Amino acid sequence: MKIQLALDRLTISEAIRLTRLVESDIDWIEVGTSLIKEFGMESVREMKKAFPHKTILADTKTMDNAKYEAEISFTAGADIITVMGNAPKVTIETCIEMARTYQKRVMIDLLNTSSEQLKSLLTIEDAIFCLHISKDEQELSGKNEWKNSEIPAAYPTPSHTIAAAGGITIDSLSQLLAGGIDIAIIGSAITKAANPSEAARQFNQLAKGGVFINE
Ligand SMILES: O=C(CO)[C@H](O)[C@H](O)COP(=O)(O)O
Repeated sequence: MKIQLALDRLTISEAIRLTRLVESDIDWIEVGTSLIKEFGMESVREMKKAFPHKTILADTKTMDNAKYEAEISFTAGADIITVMGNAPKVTIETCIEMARTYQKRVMIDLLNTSSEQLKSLLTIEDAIFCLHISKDEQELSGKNEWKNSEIPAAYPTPSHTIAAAGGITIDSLSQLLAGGIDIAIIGSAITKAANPSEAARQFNQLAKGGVFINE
């Protein structure tokens, strides 16, 4: 399982400093939607410049204007962009076409995506599908558990790459690992930890098949 570090509600320099602390224990770096909204594509450019060998995901959460958003993200250095699963089909297809042109990838965020919409997206074999418990659901609606029953139910097919995001902890990571999730997107549990390097080490150890023992 890969670990994607989600960087949100930070300045660009804080994001770079934090990532340096955990770099060896994470696989992909997510430039969070909040960084993109606050600092624009400069945040993507700066992260790619600081970590040229890492995969950079720009969490654009594209809903419209796909060609424009994909183009500015890929030229800024993003290796992956995100599009919402409940966006118009033409928007999702345009993101996929742009990614193929730039030889990059697309993650489809399944937040609020109906099973019918999901079904219609299953033909896109090269996309990454992301199960998502949103920040507002976590903080305002008290939904912060990854229920076993929801994981397989939302699965496209075993051939698709599946990510999960939203309030992931060491406990839920074991559950997601057992559920066959390929990419765990972890934000606060690392970025807000008292010791981010230690937190990232524990997540990575578990994700790579080791057993985490809380000593
Ligand atoms: O997409 C996001 C917010 O919309 C974040 O990437 C996701 O929620 C992960 O962060 P956290 O672990 O803090 O929930």
